[in-house]
Amino acid sequence: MQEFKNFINGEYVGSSEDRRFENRCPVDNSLIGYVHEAGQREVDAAVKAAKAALKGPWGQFTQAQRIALLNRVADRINERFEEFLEAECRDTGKPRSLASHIDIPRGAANFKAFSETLNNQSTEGFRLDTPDGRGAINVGQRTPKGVIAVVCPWNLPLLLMTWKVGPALACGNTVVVKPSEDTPATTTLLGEVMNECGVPAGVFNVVHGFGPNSAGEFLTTHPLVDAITFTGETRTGEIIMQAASVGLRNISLECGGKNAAIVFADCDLEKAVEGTMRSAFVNCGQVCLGTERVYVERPLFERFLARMKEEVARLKPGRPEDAQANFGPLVSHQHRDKVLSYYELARQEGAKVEIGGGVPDMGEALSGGAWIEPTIWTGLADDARVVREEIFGPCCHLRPFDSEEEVIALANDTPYGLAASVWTENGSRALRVAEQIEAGTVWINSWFLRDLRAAFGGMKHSGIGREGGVHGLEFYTELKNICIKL
Ligand SMILES: NC(=O)c1ccc[n+]([C@@H]2O[C@H](COP(=O)([O-])OP(=O)(O)OC[C@H]3O[C@@H](n4cnc5c(N)ncnc54)[C@H](O)[C@@H]3O)[C@@H](O)[C@H]2O)c1
Ligand SMILES: O=C/C=C/C=C(\O)C(=O)O
Repeated sequence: MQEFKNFINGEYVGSSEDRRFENRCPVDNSLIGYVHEAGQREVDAAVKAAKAALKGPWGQFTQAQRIALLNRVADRINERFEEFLEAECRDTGKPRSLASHIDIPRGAANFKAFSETLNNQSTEGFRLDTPDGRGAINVGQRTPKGVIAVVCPWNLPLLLMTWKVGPALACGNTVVVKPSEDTPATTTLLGEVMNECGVPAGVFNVVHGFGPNSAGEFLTTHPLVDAITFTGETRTGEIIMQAASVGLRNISLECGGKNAAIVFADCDLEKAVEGTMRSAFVNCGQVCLGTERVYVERPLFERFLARMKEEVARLKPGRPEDAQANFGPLVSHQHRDKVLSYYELARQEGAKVEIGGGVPDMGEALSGGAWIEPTIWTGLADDARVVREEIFGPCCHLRPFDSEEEVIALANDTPYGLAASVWTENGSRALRVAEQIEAGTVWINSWFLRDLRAAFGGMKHSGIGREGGVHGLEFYTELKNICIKL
């Protein structure tokens, strides 16, 4: 039975209050092990270790030394690829075929993605004319922000954690990570890698627990935390933003979405079906960038719906190690109850269930898992809660539209603004529509094609700030101006 302990100042630490909670596999509800909940004592120790590490050897590392060490961390994750893969799939139930192509490779790549940016990014400089004619030079200097609190969700545990830890450490900060209570394994394992690679103690710390009145709250309210980067539900982001306001700590918030796919009649049908299938059903629909609203130009609507139903019927649920499986369970029974409540709500709101809508019979061995049927609805009103609220499951609603103006208004009629996809072979229309969509990322004839240098983040209720490329610099460093009188 595994023990998932806190990782503080380079050592694994059990909970002093002996507050352990179960970690169960959503495939069959089997017990993976016990997670050691960090109390205020453990969180305080982790934050103070991170604070002290800034003044220790880590604070003397040059940028080149930090980048070399983080590249080593990435390489070590890849050397221990199978362990990370096994841990991630046990925690989440996702197919190995998915985690081996997305979660673990990106979990490592995120430590390298930022190196090029840091090496090539200049800081500003200005020459100022002065009355005495001798002038002055202004030089920008970037310094680490300090101790960064990193609070993570359960859907892409390693990827979304290192998407923050990578640039944070590359910029010379130290971190205290609070992984989701549902998926502690890969973040805990990363502590071993940090030690193996010689990352100084206190630079990378992990505290386990929940949100309110637990490690999440203790961390985000700790006065020695200099900035907070959070990925999770919008309502949680609002709470964390309030905590960050005490002491004016900067925040980076990556929150919820209710993303639209816009399919024009002139699209490459099979490309649009493949992309929309992935965006609606990959990771059992538990992707913030995923599609839950599909708008199809009327002449194509019936054909597109028929093709989507065919492809949904082909999805193969099964254990992560089942090479034929391409569809896993939801992350927990608690989350399945939430998604099933929307399946019931859809019926009450008058949806036509085109396919799915329930719980599959997975047989005796898997009957304890958080399995659910991939589902397509049609016929709902635009103001239906199922069309407006984030469900975060393997489901989407298809609706026909008749004009470009109509579909842009429909797509933007949401409090969220995270992502969207546009499918058409008319390039100028694609760009014209993309420019009008209120979302942080718009894909044209693609989905989840990620350039790690590009700005990434949400607008409206989907978040604050941008990460990726130079945008990470703004959040993970302080920019100082030094004025030199000549
Ligand atoms: N925008 C993005 O990039 C992105 C990426 C992945 C997931 N998400 C969003 O995350 C959500 C699913 O993840 P989730 O269910 O883990 O989200 P969540 O908000 O319930 O939890 C996220 C993390 O916050 C912690 N937390 C909860 N309450 C807290 C509090 N009061 N103080 C401090 N920490 C607290 C949790 O323990 C967890 O570690 C969905 O809404 C999804 O859209 C967004
Ligand atoms: O579920 C949300 C996925 C977010 C993905 C990223 O943050 C990324 O690809 O860097």
